[in-house]
Amino acid sequence: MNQSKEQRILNFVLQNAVRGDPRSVMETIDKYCSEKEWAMNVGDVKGVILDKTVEEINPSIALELGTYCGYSAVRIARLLKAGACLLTVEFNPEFAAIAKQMIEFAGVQDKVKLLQGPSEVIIPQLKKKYEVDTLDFVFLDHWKDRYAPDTILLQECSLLRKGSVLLADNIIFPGAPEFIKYIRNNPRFQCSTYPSHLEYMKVQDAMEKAVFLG
Ligand SMILES: O=C(NCCCCc1cc2ccncc2s1)c1cc(-c2ccc(F)cc2)cc(O)c1O
Ligand SMILES: [Mg+2]
Repeated sequence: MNQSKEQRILNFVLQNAVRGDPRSVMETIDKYCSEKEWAMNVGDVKGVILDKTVEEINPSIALELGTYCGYSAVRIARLLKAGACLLTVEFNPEFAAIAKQMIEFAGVQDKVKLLQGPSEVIIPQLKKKYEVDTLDFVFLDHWKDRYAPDTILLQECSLLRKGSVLLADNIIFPGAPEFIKYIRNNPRFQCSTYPSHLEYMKVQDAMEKAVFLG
């Protein structure tokens, strides 16, 4: 059975990146996906916005919705302080298996907990099953029509506190119009937009940052 694109990305990393070196893993994925096969990693351009947001917050507990091959999990985890943790949620079992190997190869497995399942099932389990109190940072990069309902679900589950920061990928392309309508008109969030480009393409995209005001 021929390989998936995600398996080819992982193999390229295993053969070309430096084990235990997160930056080498990121650069190798970006090289493959810009030169050989496009893939929906947040990428090197929007990745800088993600880096700056994570460094500004310096989260103790972060949640990522949409792991894919683990590129942004590696990107976030490499910046986390000792004892901090990223919970990353992936719906697709094949992607989750690839991401697990990618995270381990990069050497950040001690900072990352990969949860396989749909966000609407996992989010209500975070407090009791995964011992989460509240989240310092949430990166939304999963189904674009789940951004708004899952932001509401996070609030219903009391997982946000005053100052929790959400960062949403792809609010221009593919777009997340319901999320933008919801979040920008909501007095409980302070929003800002970061114009950028779609990963590996000259297409306009943007990221939205939303600070929960409690
Ligand atoms: O769909 C995208 N990303 C979500 C994948 C859905 C995976 C899921 C994870 C999960 C976890 C928990 N519950 C439910 C779910 S569903 C996505 C797509 C493009 C794109 C851009 C141009 C194109 F021409 C075609 C696609 C670019 C991007 O940066 C993306 O993030
Ligand atoms: Mg994305």
